[in-house]
Amino acid sequence: MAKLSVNINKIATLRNSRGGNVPNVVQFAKDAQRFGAQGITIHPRPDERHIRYQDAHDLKEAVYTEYNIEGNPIPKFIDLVLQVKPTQVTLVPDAEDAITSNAGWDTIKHKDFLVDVIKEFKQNGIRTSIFVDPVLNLVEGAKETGTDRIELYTEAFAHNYVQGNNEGVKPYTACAELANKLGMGVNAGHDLSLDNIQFFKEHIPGLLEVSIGHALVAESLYLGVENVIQMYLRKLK
Ligand SMILES: CC(=O)[C@@H](O)[C@H](O)COP(=O)(O)O
Ligand SMILES: NCC(=O)COP(=O)(O)O
Repeated sequence: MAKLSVNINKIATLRNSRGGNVPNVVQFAKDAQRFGAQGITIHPRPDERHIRYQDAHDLKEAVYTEYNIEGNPIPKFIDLVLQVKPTQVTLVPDAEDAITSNAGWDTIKHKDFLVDVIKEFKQNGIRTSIFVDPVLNLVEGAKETGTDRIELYTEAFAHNYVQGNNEGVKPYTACAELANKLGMGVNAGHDLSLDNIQFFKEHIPGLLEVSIGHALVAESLYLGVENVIQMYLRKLK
């Protein structure tokens, strides 16, 4: 069974659109866990347009499942993660002005940087994961960084799947098999949804965790948050 970590960035986006504190992201995190979520993910960006750095602190007490903080390890982000000490940090090489994450790490080019950052997080007892495209030599490169896990960037899979091309999962299967062989855990995320999650899960050996936000929140508008979380859990069994 793969764990479901609910990404609550979109809840913060809604809150920020009006100022004030509605909806309350801390309360949402508590409720998502009560409804069955096995983790909470946030991805604070430097402009704090959705999750703010202060939210990361405020959520610490409320998240009693797995707390996953994603982001580009710029100094401000590294300091935040070291202060909050979540269960897991997921490193994502996103540009400051990126609308959303749009690429994984070049684990070969950025090896030395990643080795240093990962070492610091691990020394502080924080599990590490790095966001990678489904490319075998980048997974091999990830192993060289010392990371505990990789997060497979699933946008390409989701794009192919919605167009009826199920073959798009093949590189993900191969990368997961390689990561398993190399002793790294496998997470996945980006554009996963109620439509594609079961197929994805069934084709990824050893899938440990998925982080899902955008689709989950959109689906919840029609189906309700508790119901949607329960639907994901059934598909991830
Ligand atoms: C790392 C990743 O895949 C992202 O999907 C992410 O964490 C979501 O960020 P946004 O909510 O800013 O799109
Ligand atoms: N790591 C991926 C994530 O947290 C959520 O991505 P999305 O479901 O918002 O595309």
